[in-house]
Amino acid sequence: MLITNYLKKYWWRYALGIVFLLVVDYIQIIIPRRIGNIIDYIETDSWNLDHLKILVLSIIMLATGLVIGRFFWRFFIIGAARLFQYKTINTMFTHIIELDQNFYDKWRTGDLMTRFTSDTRQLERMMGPAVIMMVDTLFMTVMTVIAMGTFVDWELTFLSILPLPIIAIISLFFGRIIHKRFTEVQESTSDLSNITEESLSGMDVIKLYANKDTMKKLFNNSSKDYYDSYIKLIRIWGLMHPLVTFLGSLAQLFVFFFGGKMVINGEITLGDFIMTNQYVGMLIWPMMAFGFLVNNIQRGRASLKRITNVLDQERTVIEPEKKNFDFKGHFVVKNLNFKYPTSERKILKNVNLEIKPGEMIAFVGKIGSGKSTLAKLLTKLYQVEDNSIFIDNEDINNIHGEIIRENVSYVPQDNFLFSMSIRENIAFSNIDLALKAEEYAEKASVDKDLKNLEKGYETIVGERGVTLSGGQRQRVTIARALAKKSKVIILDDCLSAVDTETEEKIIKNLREETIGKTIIVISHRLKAVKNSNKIYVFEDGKIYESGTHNELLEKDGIYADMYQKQMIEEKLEEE
Ligand SMILES: Nc1ncnc2c1ncn2[C@@H]1O[C@H](COP(=O)(O)OP(=O)(O)OP(=O)(O)O)[C@@H](O)[C@H]1O
Repeated sequence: MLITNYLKKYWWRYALGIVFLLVVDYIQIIIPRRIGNIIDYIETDSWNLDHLKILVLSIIMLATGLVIGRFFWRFFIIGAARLFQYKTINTMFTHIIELDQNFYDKWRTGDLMTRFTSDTRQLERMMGPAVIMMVDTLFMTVMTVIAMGTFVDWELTFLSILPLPIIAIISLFFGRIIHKRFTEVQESTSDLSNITEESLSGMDVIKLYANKDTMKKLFNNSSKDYYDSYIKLIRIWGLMHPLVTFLGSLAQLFVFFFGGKMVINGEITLGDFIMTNQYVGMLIWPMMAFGFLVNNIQRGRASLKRITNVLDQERTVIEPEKKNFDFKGHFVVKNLNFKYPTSERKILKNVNLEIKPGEMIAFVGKIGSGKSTLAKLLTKLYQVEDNSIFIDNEDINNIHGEIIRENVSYVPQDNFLFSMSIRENIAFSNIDLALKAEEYAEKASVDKDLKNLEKGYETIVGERGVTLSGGQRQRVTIARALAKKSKVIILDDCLSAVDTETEEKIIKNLREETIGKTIIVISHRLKAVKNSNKIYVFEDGKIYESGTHNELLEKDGIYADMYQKQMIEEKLEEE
């Protein structure tokens, strides 16, 4: 489908390229004949220099034609293949950027990267070099054999090309092994790049665990695998090339033996003999190309399957038509049950809650009790059953997810920043806000820290945000969420890297700065969220209890227990 659609639009590029390729092939066949003619002409007694000059000039013109023809077939065919690769990469990216969270939960980044790089390159080879090999194999072989037969002698042609099909068989046979070894090289390359990437990103962990030797060993194993797989590939190339050259020379020997005899017997001229020799040399490439062609198509088809697999992935969240929706942010959750599409385990069990516009709500509870899952469902990252979540009295399934996410800023636990300046990171939702970055940073209590950096807001955030401390990174992501100007802000345990006091201060500050906005805070520190309008306590996917801080303390349940423990821990730390 991918290829058919492309060919429907760009077939003319291939048609033009093939015309140039055929012209080049034809000229290649004419040149040996001209050389043969010159030799025969010199051998006659009546030759004159002017005529010789014209003959030589005609060869120069043919050679110029070759140069021009070669430029254009490359331009059209290789250009079309590269364009196909470029379009495929873009089609894949446009497709996956539309996919929902479930796709990213299932697919590994490394695997996707390979499909974007080496698989599309493989496809490019099938759409470019393979097309050329096909034309060459078909036309060059047929045209050269016909030329040899008609210009020289059919019997000599038949005898001289006898060893050549063996080259095709050999290159087909070796092609399979090369394909296998090449795949091994690719796999070991991706393993090596994986371990290099991981070691560099996790260098601080390696150093902190004083684990250099283990890492060195792992790295060495991987680079040794890479080296070994390459050597195996080189070995097979090393065997195949001399064999092909040997068979090519054998064919030329046949020409010397049978052709030489015919020259002595006066059946053909010396020019015919040289012509045949050159033609036989020209047949070696199409024979080799045949093996490469089969190989290339096999690899291309495998890659095409891997790419179509990505393009066949569909959204699991079914979206209605995107209509205007007056989003106020009144959430009602009714008897909500939820399982992730990738698992059979029930994560949320009969959850009921209500969040009114302008309120500050807290989700607290043990690790893995389902707090983040509920927050993600409120932003429609996964599909839920009908009649389980309502926003402003409308079933969430009837509201387009993009409208919800335009109005809700979700700050997740892992604070990913892009490798751009801090200013650009803060203004990520709208670059026009770049000049106001300081304002949002102040609201997120990170302005002072950023001003103290040598390049201030213009500091480029390094790989995975390493130029900033954990707490600074977390607050920059909050500033980024505030710049989005949404009606609801969800802070998903995104302040764990700052101390309790700072977390409390930031949340208090946020509340004052964002009056009228709904704030949902997920936190393990109860002191930081005790001023919430309502606190929901999660336990094993259920809401165990809810209420204000004081109400929950009175209930003397899980919350009261957790709070008392945290207070004791705090006191102990102070002492
Ligand atoms: N994408 C996913 N696919 C399958 N299971 C998942 C996925 N994400 C989370 N889970 C599982 O769902 C359960 C609830 O996870 P969730 O992140 O909602 O907990 P949490 O209360 O926010 O925990 P924490 O306080 O550690 O953030 C966990 O057991 C987790 O393993």
